[in-house]
Amino acid sequence: MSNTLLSIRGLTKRFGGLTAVDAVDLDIAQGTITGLIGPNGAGKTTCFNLITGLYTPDEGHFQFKGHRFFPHNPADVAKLGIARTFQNIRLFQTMTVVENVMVGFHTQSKAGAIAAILRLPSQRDEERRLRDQSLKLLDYVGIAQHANYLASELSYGHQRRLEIARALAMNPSLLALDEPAAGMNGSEKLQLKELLLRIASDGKTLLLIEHDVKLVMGICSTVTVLDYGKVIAQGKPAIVQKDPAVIEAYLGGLHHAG
Ligand SMILES: Nc1ncnc2c1ncn2[C@@H]1O[C@H](COP(=O)(O)OP(=O)(O)OP(=O)(O)O)[C@@H](O)[C@H]1O
Repeated sequence: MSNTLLSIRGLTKRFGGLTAVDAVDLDIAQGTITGLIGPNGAGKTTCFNLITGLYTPDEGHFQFKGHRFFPHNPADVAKLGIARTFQNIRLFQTMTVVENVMVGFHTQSKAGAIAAILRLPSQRDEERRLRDQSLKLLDYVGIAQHANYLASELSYGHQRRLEIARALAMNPSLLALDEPAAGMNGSEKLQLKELLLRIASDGKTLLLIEHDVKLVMGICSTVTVLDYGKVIAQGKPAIVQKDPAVIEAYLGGLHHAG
């Protein structure tokens, strides 16, 4: 595929005797939404943690934008252009909403940490610029009216949007979202669906782990299904959801742990 943004081959991670991710191949095309699904314990989050440098793969080859890379640590992966959100929301709860987004921008900030500590005039200009950009991003995800609230004061759905805004502040080429719809009600999910489609149509590439199969099938152009660490199906949603191995994995899901 010529427009492949991220290509992964043979990704493997073992925890003691358990192979949590087993020789997974994955291609993510530029500008698409790719879904990673599977029953509880299938290895989705481990895959995410490997791609984003939180875990070190036992085996695997990675290419991003046509160049080989190895995800050694989260900071390097973020600099490369892969940003993520977490299954359990990880915001700075005692900071304001806009400050949380500014933290995302700071990873890109020219002035850097030393200027921030010394509070140089250049830093104050930079802060103003980052605040303005952060407010624009909050507007983009639809929560600008809450900019000066503490992150902890936001509803669950809005906290998820804030996490997305903070990840977007890093100006990633690939945005990896770990269960963005978890805990959302029906109308929040509908709004999230619109937001994700807008982010993709604005040129970002998205990788999504999501338990809400309907949401995944509704917005993803390609879906990869994992079961016990292995890819059991891969392709367009309409085809994947009719795959007998996928149906069996989900029906048999009652027997999975968790
Ligand atoms: N740090 C770890 N140490 C040991 N085992 C782990 C670790 N992380 C995950 N596992 C195991 O690896 C397997 C895959 O887990 P993982 O969390 O990746 O699955 P998942 O598909 O994301 O599940 P869920 O949908 O429940 O979040 C599970 O059997 C899990 O218990």
